[in-house]
Amino acid sequence: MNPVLAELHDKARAVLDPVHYDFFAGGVGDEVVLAENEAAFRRLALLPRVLRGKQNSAEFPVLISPTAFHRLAHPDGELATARAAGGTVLVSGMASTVPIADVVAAATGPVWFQLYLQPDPRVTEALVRRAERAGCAALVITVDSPVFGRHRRDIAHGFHDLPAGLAAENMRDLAGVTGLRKIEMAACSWQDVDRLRELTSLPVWLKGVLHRQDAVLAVEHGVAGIFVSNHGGRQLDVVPAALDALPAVVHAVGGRIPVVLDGGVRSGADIALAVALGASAAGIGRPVLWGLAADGEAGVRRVLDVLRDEFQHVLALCGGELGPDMVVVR
Ligand SMILES: Cc1cc2nc3c(=O)[nH]c(=O)nc-3n(C[C@H](O)[C@H](O)[C@H](O)COP(=O)(O)O)c2cc1C
Ligand SMILES: O=C(O)C(=O)c1ccccc1
Repeated sequence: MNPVLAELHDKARAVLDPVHYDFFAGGVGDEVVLAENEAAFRRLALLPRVLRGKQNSAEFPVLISPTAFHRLAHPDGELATARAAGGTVLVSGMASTVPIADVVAAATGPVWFQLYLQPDPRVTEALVRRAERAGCAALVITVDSPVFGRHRRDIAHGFHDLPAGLAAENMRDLAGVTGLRKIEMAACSWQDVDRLRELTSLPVWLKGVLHRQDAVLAVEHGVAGIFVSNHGGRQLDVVPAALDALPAVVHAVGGRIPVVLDGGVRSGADIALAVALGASAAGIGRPVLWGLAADGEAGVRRVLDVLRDEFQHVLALCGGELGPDMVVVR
């Protein structure tokens, strides 16, 4: 691993309450998928193209995937993450410990709002209005969580909701919301996606698609883009590594909408592999949390700087291009 990212992870583990470290680090079940997400990148190699001349690319196809409860990592929480994001898209979570309006105000680049469709549709609508008013540029519905994953580390620690003093601030003062320390999830349908699309003029993305047929349905339902994601190995522990699910989804989508990949992305080379296999960008989850816990805004900035620098270096060594014909199994 890049020594800067390794150092930030180790520092995060050292400074965090072990209960909170395990909440961030852990996965579901035996954590097979958690490990596979990273291992999948190690099984692939890139065949670079040569003699392509000098390639200048400022491209950085990365976004920050939504993760819950940043104030568990650092007192500045999502404000620090937003300041560090720069021009990188920040997908801010519904389970944020800072209200979305404050996150957007702290950000200098685009902020998207991730939400779980709520059991009470009035709560969903109120959240959408909050995101719109705050100035979010897109909505991301997470669809891989009809029920919560069972995280053994959290169960072992008895960690089930936020400690006193922290709250899921986006839920504050919404009619129908009973508690601010837990997030509700619901089993939803394509009809709910259609309804949400009618409710807002913001682009609606889906996060947590793995089956190619669901990718086709997403296109048919007018979705703006999808995240191929297994929630960082936190939902179902028998799914493929996110990277391994990517090619079939990309093929089914056929370029009609963008496809983002998240899960296990830890280096510039990982970003390059995802892009070569057809992702329009790679989403970063835990490394951002490690940077945040280790050094707040500056730590998140370092994570993004390292990944940008590595990606651009890999791209230059690949002749400035990436495509599926450049990916082979080791
Ligand atoms: C601590 C933690 C909290 C998360 N919370 C959310 C969330 O609230 N909503 C969501 O859609 N995904 C959530 N995710 C999943 C991430 O968006 C992303 O899919 C995953 O972390 C990517 O994998 P990576 O951590 O290996 O980069 C969470 C992940 C972690 C590790
Ligand atoms: O832990 C998670 O993966 C997650 O998605 C989540 C969502 C809401 C509240 C806390 C965690």
